[in-house]
Amino acid sequence: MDQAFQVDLRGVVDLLSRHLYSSPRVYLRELLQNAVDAITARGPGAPAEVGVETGNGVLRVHDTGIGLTHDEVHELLATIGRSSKRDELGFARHDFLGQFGIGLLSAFLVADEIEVVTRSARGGDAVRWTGFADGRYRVGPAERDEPGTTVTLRARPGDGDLVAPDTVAALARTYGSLLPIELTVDGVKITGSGPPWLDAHPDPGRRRRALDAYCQELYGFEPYDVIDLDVPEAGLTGVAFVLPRPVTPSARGAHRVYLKRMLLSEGIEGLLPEWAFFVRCVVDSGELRPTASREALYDDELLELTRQAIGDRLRQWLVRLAETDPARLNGFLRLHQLGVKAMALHDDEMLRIVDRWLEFETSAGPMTLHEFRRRHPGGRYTANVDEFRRLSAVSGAQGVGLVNGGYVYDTDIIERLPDIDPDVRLRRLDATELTTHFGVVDPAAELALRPFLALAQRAVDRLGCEVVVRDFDPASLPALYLTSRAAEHQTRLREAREAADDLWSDVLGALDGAAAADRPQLVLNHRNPLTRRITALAEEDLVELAVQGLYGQALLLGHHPLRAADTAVLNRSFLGLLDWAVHDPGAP
Ligand SMILES: Nc1ncnc2c1ncn2[C@@H]1O[C@H](COP(=O)(O)OP(=O)(O)OP(=O)(O)O)[C@@H](O)[C@H]1O
Repeated sequence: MDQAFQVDLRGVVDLLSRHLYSSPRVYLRELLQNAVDAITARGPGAPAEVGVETGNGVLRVHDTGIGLTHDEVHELLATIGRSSKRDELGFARHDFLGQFGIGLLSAFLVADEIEVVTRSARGGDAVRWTGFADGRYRVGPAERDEPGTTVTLRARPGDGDLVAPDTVAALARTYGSLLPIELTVDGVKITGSGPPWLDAHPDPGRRRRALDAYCQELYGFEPYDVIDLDVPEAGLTGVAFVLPRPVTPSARGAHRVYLKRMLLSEGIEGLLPEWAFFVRCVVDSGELRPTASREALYDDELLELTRQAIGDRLRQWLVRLAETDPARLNGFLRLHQLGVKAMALHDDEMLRIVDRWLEFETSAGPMTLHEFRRRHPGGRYTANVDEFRRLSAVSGAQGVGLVNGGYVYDTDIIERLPDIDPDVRLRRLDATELTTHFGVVDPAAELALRPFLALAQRAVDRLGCEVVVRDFDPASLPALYLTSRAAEHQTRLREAREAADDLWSDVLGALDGAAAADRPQLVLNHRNPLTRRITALAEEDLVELAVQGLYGQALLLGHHPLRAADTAVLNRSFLGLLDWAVHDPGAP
């Protein structure tokens, strides 16, 4: 035979009242919600007033709602989990805020006793129901002329603050100021004309000023722009305020969500796509569902659809701005470029905006990728900032346009450009390919340079690089240190081999075949007067020191990492050259 669960009432009351909610302040929200639902249930045309009274540690909530009959009191108030707001199949009835049949228990967060005096609009006598936190209740007759309900709580000693007049007024304002009924606290009206974004205004300018003021009041900033939101499937309307300051894209955006005009929470996550971190939203929805604690949205298909629809709306706003108000768009991009770039990684529309509107650092000055591609169809990009700094002048001078892809997302964005423009030919720069653009020295001069080159090669041989002489701009640059990606790979291989045991070093050694061809290059600039004087020096010692000096300087200028051997050579050449500079001609 099947048996029914036994329920320990104290445990359930404790669980539902104390542990479901993160703060006892929600008790007022639950009471307001029941009052509003009772008014909804009474139907249109009936009085729609909720009055809250405070004083002496007692809180009263009066409503002009449908009230309860004697039988309903037993069935609804005294049965945990029973709600009049669900249909026969257990689905939440559409018009109501509540649905779970537990909200009233939250009154036990502040009181040990809840008293409900109610008279049903459908007839019958008034009834008094008193519930206790230990799970008992009592029902008896009461005096009440008008249909409706009054709930009375006497604050538990120590919890008086929660029902103090100022606290109650503030809570009522927080949760209930947009409600479509008349709500007063101690006679002072709390509700106004509903959501400010639905208010009528004589012209768009005045509407904008009113919404700016609303944003200022809610969030303390003046929005860069205000975007209207409307998702009919979710019965959602609202506004997105564009932040006037940059924020980190990873900062979780929390939004203010009202459900059927009652505040759900000021910190709702998951309402927007992750990339939309540059707005704060205030919305009201008639269809999205809360979790039982009413502190989050239920993550269902409707929420997913809403998220997408809001995302589309924000994207449209950006695209429109690009078409109609480029100056404003630029202002926006200056503030939020990181987020926009993050969006561009998986959104073609955003990629187009980045391509057309965001300026990148290039060898020909700041310009958009779109402009850069027009000017340098066969341009190159670097994947890190140092490489760009090191090579942009040289590369630009050779007519090879270079764009800096070294900042966050930039390389990924550049590599994704073919998705929106199949003709894109930007390739990653391999530094040594630059030498193919450098002029070679004329044959006679080259022949004359041979002895110098042999000496120079010997001076840096141990450092693993190869010396060449070329003729290139800018002439002010005496020497350039170039590593190809293959050379960087070889360097890492060599380091690994030095650190590995015999077996592995043999294996790695076999991979090291192409070493000579892939060595980094020290390119001396024959166009530079100093370099040219060095190539003509007669003293072998001095040539060695000078070439090592050029080597060190090229490393430093290019922000290349310095190995211990490099630092040693740099010191040696500096001191050696100093010695030459100050040596005493009279000394032996
Ligand atoms: N002020 C009121 N006027 C009329 N009926 C009320 C009132 N307050 C509560 N009730 C009745 O008591 C039932 C239980 O209320 P309770 O607040 O526990 O749950 P709920 O509002 O149905 O759902 P939720 O847990 O989601 O708030 C309600 O469904 C309603 O029928």
